Amino acid sequence: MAEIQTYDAIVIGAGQGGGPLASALEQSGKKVAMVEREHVGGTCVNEGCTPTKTMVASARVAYLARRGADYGVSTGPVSVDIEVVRKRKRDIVDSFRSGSERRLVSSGVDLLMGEGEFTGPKRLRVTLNDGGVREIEAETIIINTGLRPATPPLEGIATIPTLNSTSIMELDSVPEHLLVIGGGYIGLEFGQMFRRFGSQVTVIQRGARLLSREDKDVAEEVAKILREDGIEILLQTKLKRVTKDASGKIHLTVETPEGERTLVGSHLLLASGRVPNTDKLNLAATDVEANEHGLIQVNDKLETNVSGIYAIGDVKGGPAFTHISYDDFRILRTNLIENGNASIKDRLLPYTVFIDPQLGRVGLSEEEARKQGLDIRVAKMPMSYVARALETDESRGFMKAIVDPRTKQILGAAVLGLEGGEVMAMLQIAMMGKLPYTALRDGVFSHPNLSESLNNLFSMLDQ
Ligand SMILES: Cc1cc2nc3c(=O)[nH]c(=O)nc-3n(C[C@H](O)[C@H](O)[C@H](O)COP(=O)(O)OP(=O)(O)OC[C@H]3O[C@@H](n4cnc5c(N)ncnc54)[C@H](O)[C@@H]3O)c2cc1C
Ligand SMILES: NC(=O)c1ccc[n+]([C@@H]2O[C@H](COP(=O)([O-])OP(=O)(O)OC[C@H]3O[C@@H](n4cnc5c(N)ncnc54)[C@H](O)[C@@H]3O)[C@@H](O)[C@H]2O)c1
Repeated sequence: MAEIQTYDAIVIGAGQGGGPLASALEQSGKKVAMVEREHVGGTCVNEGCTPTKTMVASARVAYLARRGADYGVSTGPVSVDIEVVRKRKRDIVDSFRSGSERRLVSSGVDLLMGEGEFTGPKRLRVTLNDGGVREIEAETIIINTGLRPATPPLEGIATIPTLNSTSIMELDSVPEHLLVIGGGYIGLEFGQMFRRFGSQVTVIQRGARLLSREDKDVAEEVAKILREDGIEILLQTKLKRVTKDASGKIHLTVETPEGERTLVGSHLLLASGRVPNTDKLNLAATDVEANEHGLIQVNDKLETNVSGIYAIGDVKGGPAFTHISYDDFRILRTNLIENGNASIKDRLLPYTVFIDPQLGRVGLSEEEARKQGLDIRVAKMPMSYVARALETDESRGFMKAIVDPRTKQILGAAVLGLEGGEVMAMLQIAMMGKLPYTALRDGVFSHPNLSESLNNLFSMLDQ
């Protein structure tokens, strides 16, 4: 057996929270090991946000190029070279990844590239990628191992080639007809992207609406926009079986509200959710509790049921976003290094779905507020009332904000429209500063920026 090395802290997984936390702990004078089995930067940098948003940018250029004539600009036939799109994506990912790695190593953290598994309550075995094994232990252990794509139960799925959110970005040709299982963030971002690259696209969603956590009017407007873009959307549709014919075509049989249908496609993207990377951790060697899905259970201070073992980022369940994992880092930095008392309780949750137009969301949805029995008023306005959106001829969608009529505080917002994520952030900043909505209704914003649309949005409440 290898000799056991003792550290002050071990971080398993170099994700969005784990990397900065390992560096901060090391810089505070602790001896820290980081265990990472694949690449520094985790999902966001390597397979998530960075590559997808890079490719979304290429798709948007294709969209605008095709719409050139609407603006009086002649472009000629538009074609997409997916190998160039992919190279641009690879280059940006490489530069972000090497930056993350540089920051980690230069902080003095001991980076062990290999897979970690518990062998005792505070002890791990690391099977190194380049051969060999290390035995390590620490009083403080942080689990930041993230999620990976799930495979939905479907008869025949093991017999056909499938794509997931990682492999679809490595294709060297544009699919003729992409079948997408799942109408969540991943299914919609890729569905619209590949439609713009030139694929025929069908999205199959089990539930009655796309983006199941969003309000009905938001989900319906998203579906309308995507259908306008030529994407077929099947709601309330159950998967039955999948087969492949001699020419390699995929035959996916589904049960729609109108009856059984067999969809024929060239590629199948699985975007029906993600599962936690806890299966290889051998949690049984510790007393750390995971739920029935394998998500690690933590309290408001991100500590598991075992004192000194924490879980941050996606692996603890709840909202799975980079900025949440990064904020988990800030909470542990405060509590473990600065002797503070930070908690995730009442943390504001913003996010953006990078379809085009973007959907920016923050705080309570209208349906959540009504479910909680809150007394609310809803300000809602189509993007076609927004001068900037009309001038740029991108006026699809709407914005709405939920307010408390008594305190005049903004409780939440959904902005489905041009730069929806950025407009949402203006509302978020008002919420953070506890500004009443009347301050935005009456504020002087420069014309004709998107910000001035907040005057009109909140004026809706005067009618
Ligand atoms: C296609 C896609 C697009 C996305 N787009 C966005 C977006 O636009 N905005 C946004 O906010 N979020 C987005 N997300 C979500 C975002 O990527 C995650 O929420 C974010 O990466 C948080 O991850 P994390 O810190 O929990 O861990 P991760 O970044 O997932 O990192 C976990 C790390 O742990 C390592 N690991 C796992 N098990 C072990 C083990 N046993 N031993 C050693 N190492 C291990 C993994 O290799 C990985 O590097 C996207 C996700 C996907 C898949
Ligand atoms: N822009 C962003 O911030 C962004 C982008 C991509 C991913 N992410 C993160 O990654 C997470 C995972 O994304 P995701 O899209 O895989 O998951 P998701 O849970 O958001 O969506 C999965 C969808 O698939 C549907 N589904 C599940 N099983 C199905 C089946 N058998 N048949 C048909 N439909 C089925 C679900 O109803 C759901 O709508 C997200 O929750 C998000 O936090 C964020």
